[in-house]
Amino acid sequence: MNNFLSLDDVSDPMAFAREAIELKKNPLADMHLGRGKMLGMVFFNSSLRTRMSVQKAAFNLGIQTMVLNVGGDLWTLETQDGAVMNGKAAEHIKEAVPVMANYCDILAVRCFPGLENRDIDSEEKILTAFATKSGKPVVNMESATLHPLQSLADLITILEHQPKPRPKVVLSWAPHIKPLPHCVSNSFSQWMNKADVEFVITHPKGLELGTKYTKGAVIEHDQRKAFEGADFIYAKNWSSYNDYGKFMDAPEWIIDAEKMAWTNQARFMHCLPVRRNVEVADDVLDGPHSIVVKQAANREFATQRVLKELLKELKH
Ligand SMILES: NCCC[C@H](NC(=O)CCC(=O)O)C(=O)O
Ligand SMILES: NC(=O)OP(=O)(O)O
Repeated sequence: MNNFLSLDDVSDPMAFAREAIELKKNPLADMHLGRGKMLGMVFFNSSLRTRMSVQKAAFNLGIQTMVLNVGGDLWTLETQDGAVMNGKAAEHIKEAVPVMANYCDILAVRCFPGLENRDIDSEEKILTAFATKSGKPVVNMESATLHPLQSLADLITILEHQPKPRPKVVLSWAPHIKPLPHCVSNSFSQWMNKADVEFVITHPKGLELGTKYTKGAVIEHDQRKAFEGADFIYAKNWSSYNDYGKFMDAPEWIIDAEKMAWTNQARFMHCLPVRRNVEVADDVLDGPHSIVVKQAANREFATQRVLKELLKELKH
């Protein structure tokens, strides 16, 4: 594995997730592997879990980290080709990426979509610039279209809590107050389509995700029918994909205890951060079936599995 940009970089996702679970038994066993290695983490957007779990995973492997916030402690970066740089951005990624790569053995980047132009977002310009101009392994910490570190942690969490061998996993659209990216849902769909689960997506009509990611999943527009027999409910908001980036409101899609009662005592999952009583009611998040905090904890071991694999590729 040379990069971790998407599911495509992992040959056997189920085995990869099981190996991540194994790491929990002795998280510091591989501390010698990353000795003398530097991981540069570049954030174009806010983060709590990714920021902390990636640093913790690096620590477990003996890797040092440098955390850079674009536009904060790092210059604002220009990302457009051919831009006349007479605005806010002082530096172009064309220089910044190879300069950062000089100091690092692995780079990780968070770069959300603009949600204005689907073609531009799907080009993944920033992630691609890191992957092509750094000459170093690159980890996707949530890009314009995907969030594979999250999905690996989600798969780990499902494997740890599944009540039966082929559980029913339902991705449900949930309301929000603003248009959100498709990354988490795209990525979750890709990984679930490769996992040993029955995968169903439910959302209001008009909020279809890109078929590139959902192909293979059952789409059910009736939220109640989708929830029936579910072992896991995974809630996520996303903006329109067809009418790209448009905010769509459907407050009646909130997930509450009454809806969770339609399921097979399903565990409740969310990538976080979550808007309480907009996306999900307090009675679900505070109830006994919520595993959102355990899910977030698994981000550490998902990342540790990825970094361990990337370390193998580095020349010593
Ligand atoms: N990394 C996890 C999710 C990040 C992002 N959520 C957000 O931006 C929520 C922001 C808010 O609730 O104001 C998303 O949906 O892709
Ligand atoms: N779930 C997740 O990626 O959280 P952060 O955006 O806080 O990193």
